[in-house]
Amino acid sequence: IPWQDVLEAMTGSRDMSTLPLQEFFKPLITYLTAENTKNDEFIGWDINWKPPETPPQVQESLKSAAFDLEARANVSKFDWTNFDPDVMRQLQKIYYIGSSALEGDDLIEYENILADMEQIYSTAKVCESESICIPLDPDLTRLMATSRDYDELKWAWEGWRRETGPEMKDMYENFVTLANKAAKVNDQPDMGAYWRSWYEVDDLKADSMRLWEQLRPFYEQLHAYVRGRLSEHYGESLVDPKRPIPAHLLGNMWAQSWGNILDLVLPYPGKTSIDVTPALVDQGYDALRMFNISEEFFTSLGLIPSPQSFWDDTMFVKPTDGRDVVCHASAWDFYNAKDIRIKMCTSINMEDLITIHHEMGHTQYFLQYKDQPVVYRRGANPGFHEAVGDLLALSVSTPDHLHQIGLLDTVEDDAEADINFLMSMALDKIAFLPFGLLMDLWRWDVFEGLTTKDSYTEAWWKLRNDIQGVEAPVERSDEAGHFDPGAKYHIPGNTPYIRYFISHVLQFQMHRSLCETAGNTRSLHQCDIYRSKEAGKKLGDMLKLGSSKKWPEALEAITGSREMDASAIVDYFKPLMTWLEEKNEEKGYVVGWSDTGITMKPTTMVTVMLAVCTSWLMAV
Ligand SMILES: C[C@H](N[C@H](C(=O)O)[C@@H]1CCCN1C(=O)[C@@H](N)CC(=O)O)C(=O)N1CCC[C@H]1C(=O)O
Ligand SMILES: [Zn+2]
Repeated sequence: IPWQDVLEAMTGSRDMSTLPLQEFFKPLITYLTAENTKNDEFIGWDINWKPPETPPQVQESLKSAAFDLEARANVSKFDWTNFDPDVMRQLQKIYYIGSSALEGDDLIEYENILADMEQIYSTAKVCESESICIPLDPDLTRLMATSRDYDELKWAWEGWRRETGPEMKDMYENFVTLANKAAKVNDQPDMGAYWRSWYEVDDLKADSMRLWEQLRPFYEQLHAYVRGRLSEHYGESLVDPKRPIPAHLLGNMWAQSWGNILDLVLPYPGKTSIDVTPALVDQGYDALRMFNISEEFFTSLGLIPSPQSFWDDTMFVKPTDGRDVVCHASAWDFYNAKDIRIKMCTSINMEDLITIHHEMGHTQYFLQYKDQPVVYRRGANPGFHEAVGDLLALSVSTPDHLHQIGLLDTVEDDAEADINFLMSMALDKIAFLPFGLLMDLWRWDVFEGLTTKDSYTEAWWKLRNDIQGVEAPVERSDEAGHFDPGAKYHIPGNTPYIRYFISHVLQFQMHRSLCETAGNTRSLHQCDIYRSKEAGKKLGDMLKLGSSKKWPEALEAITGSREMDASAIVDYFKPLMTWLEEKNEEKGYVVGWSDTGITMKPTTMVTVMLAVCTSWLMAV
């Protein structure tokens, strides 16, 4: 019906009228009229009006005031000081959007380079003949884990690097240029600085090096023992007992975890093995059943069960329909507060059982912080996100737990079995530390422009030698077109890596605290928080925070401390470190490495120098 009928129905009048409005504001209008008259205010406006000339001294003060405003405007794009802290935190996370800040052709080229590098990595195969070419997952991975043939391992190691790096090398240089362009739009000098900014600390590199200095002595002891045993197995001509270890003999394509050569370095071979791979195979485990081991552990702590959509939509195994998929395991949040998935080409072995826990640590975090604003649906810092799954796997990996779930038929609780177990854990957790550190030491230098394309490989192998004490089994050089960093998923995948190093420190700190919460009375390395609802509640409450609070607050919620510190991982491995020091001494295994193969302990070096000086003085 026409609006007039509606108006009449409400007001009795069919016409719009301004009287009610005037009546409402009458007192104010009366007041304003009186005030303007009293103050002789000019009513209305005259478009030809010009302000009177500002007296000179007033001009000066206006100019300086303007300068102050200008100065403040230049200090930071936003004057954050007068926002509510939480609003300020959310605005910063909305404002700084990383590579998405690129525009037009830059963004298209950036995304295309990433897609091209991922394509190369995920479809690369090494051919052993015209017709037989094998992919990384599962074939080359299995070969690196199980072969004990020096030359076969070298063939796979070199082949994988030939099929991945060289084709990416030029792309990567262009990628770095664009990434740094994006970083500048995010008020950072380069992409490495932008990545480090997520940790909200003054100097993440210095913090990481400090943690590494605390842990390096333990790594050197493990490295010495493993090299000694490998040298005995392969012979000194292939494994020099004083040089860095050849990188292809450590059971992993990147020598980042050495668990697969446990059989070659097991301290007490007579004891029952803690490698449950045979049990998984013998008991007919499939991928789904392995995922359920992890799911059951998480829910035993009272954590959130995976939704049905997770089970429906996750890719558990490599497709058999010939599709090329990215097999490198990954976990995904669809940011709709319900859809989460994992993509994995699961193999039936212990290593993948641990990886499953790692990935389900991510999906548990997604579930826990799903009600946060989207900008807060992140780890407290990226290291936290990487620590969750590994943290729970520390309990699952204990012989007692594996026995409890039927994957170990006997458990021996004596000192030798303990050392065997600690060795298996150290081959993953301690061996990983230098690799977890050096990946971004290399990349930060590249983003900073300290390492350029013509020295990518040289810089990479310098870090691999100096920090990790491994060396290439064959000549590697930039001149030959090699680009060995491209052989590791996270470089073409452009996933930062220091997060895994940080995680290896955090997960033991959290484990120590949750074990106390769970009432553990045994040694830290024997602790299993299975079914502890108290531990689960503490963990869940921290995960719910997402990145809404600075990470020291999240860490404090679990450990009572606001500092990352390596004391927990040192406590956990203490019995093994004592054993290694004694064993290395007893066996005469040299600790440390140098390119010349001549390694001197500091005490020896001083003695030699004194001798030289004395003889020189005598001569003079
Ligand atoms: C196997 C694992 N795959 C990664 C992970 O799970 O971190 C994948 C690929 C890169 C990021 N990613 C994700 O799933 C993210 N979407 C998770 C998130 O941040 O939400 C991995 O790469 N690992 C585990 C041990 C060390 C390292 C390695 O294998 O070298
Ligand atoms: Zn992860």
